[in-house]
Amino acid sequence: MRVLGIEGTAWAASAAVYDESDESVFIESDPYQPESGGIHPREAAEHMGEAIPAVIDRVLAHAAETTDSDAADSTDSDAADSTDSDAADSTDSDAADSTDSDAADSTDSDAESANRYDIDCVAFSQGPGLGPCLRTVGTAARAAAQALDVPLVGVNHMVAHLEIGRHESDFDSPVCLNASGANAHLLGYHNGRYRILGETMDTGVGNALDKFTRHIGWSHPGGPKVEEAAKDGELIDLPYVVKGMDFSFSGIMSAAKDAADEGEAIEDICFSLQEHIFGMLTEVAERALSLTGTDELVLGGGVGQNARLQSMLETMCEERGATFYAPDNRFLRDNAGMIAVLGAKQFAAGQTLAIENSQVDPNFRPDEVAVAWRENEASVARGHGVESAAASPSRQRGAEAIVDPVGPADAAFDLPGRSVRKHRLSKSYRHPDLDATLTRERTAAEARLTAEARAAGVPTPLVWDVDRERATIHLQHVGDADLAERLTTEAVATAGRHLAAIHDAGLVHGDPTTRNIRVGDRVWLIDFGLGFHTGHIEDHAMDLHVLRQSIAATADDPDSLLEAVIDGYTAAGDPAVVDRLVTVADRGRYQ
Ligand SMILES: C[C@@H](O)[C@H](NC(=O)OP(=O)(O)OC[C@H]1O[C@@H](n2cnc3c(N)ncnc32)[C@H](O)[C@@H]1O)C(=O)O
Ligand SMILES: [Fe+2]
Repeated sequence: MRVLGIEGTAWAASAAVYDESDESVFIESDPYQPESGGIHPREAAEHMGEAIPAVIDRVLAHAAETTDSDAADSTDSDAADSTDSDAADSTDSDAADSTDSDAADSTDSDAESANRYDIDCVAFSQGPGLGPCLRTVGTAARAAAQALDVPLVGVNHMVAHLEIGRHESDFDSPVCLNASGANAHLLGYHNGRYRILGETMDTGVGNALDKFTRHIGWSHPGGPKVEEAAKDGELIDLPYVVKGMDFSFSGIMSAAKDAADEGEAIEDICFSLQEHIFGMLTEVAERALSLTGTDELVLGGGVGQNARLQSMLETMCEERGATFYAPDNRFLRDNAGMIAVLGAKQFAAGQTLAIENSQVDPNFRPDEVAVAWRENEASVARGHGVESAAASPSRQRGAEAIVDPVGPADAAFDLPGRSVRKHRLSKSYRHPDLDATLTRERTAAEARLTAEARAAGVPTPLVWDVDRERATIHLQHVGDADLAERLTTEAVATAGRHLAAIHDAGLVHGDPTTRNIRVGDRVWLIDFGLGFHTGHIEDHAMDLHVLRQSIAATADDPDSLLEAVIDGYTAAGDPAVVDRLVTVADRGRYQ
């Protein structure tokens, strides 16, 4: 099977031919480079209108050259001819026109053109992306499909960023970290969909870097320039914000701009941006591996080309015995090869589009896609429960810490019931100074907030001892299992009620996933390391969002559980927090 792929969601006008028989992917791209500032949607769309027909012609010329001789017979009027002239045409002429006129031209032309290139379908980026760009590219794709007389396949750009890594790595069911321009999220396959395990609560990771470089007067795209400048930098202090598996870049970006305005060395800011932002992405990726029990991670998206990000992810995976795969750079940045490869899978699964249903969607979310090409496959959470702190008294390793049971002989004095010693691991993927600060702060926060939450009436473990130097806490052992393994409406409603109680007392948990809640004769909140004091409705809503998201990401039938969380919360808490939840949940969605 051969697929013509077309990409043009923002900056890359790109076409590709993927040949399934030899797995070859031939890509031609023509990037849009803004004269000043960031990407201007209208200018970018004009670029698409000019460049897309030309890159299509170039890959079709290649397709014609590599067609089997039988099929090539029908190719007297060689493809290269038409390529040259089309390319020339479209360059002179005006953007929008060239798309239309090419469409018209090629529709009239030879019906057997499909055989000439041996193309079976045309796959295009249907969204998300910039509306004007998507529309231009959609028109070009429809025209090409009609000219070649083959079906059209609509591809979600984000799912394509993920699938190219899975395809190349041959991983079974990995967690995917997508680090691209307009987005940043963790995805895992579960029951016919890609679920969003965590995501940015504000801007995409590439856009965040690009905004900073724009602020200091550097041309677009800024990401590669940050990487270059970072080579000579040293660590300065910037905000580091993760909330469960979600994260936020707005605080760190304004701090970086302020630092530049105050005359801080640019290379130090660039270095520190990388250390903080990529540290955050690596931390949440590790948390997602831990939560799902998966041992495969793939990287996708343009920021994925960054060597420091790749090395952090590689180190993190190595340390926990997981395998990491990053595709070649040509497949990480926006490119039509990934669109063609996923297009082939969708085509084989029967996912073609009638022209009248092929409109583009600038807000197309990855979890809206029916993943028909993986219908009978294992969910990402196949090793579920592997790492849980089960009832049996043995060493448990979580994303962040090792928890050891403490025998009576180890305890300084006789304690009522069982206890555990929790040791926060130092993370060698992180800059040592940043790592030391985070470890110290989290150990202190955990000890303090665990006690404060109990004072607010919520079951939490008693804290027997804290050793800040060694980042170790000696705690009461609580519960029989993690909530992740006993997801009942009753238990999650109680968890919702507990969150309401701590919020009422002026603190948030910061990471209330189903692995940080223990169940037994009661429902206990544990691991307050990311907690802090706050009276903001926004922060309270975020806590509730993290709990609901961790349920939604792993439960087979999450709806009633999600409702129960809200019921529990409403029974004890501020209804304004529940109202705010909608805004918080939508925050990370494509801006
Ligand atoms: C919706 C779609 O249009 C969008 N795609 C996109 O933004 O292009 P992509 O190729 O995935 O990523 C581009 C981003 O990747 C950053 N980037 C490229 N090379 C980089 C590097 N070496 N280090 C850091 N960032 C880098 C650029 O600065 C830019 O922000 C997306 O996937 O979100
Ligand atoms: Fe992208």
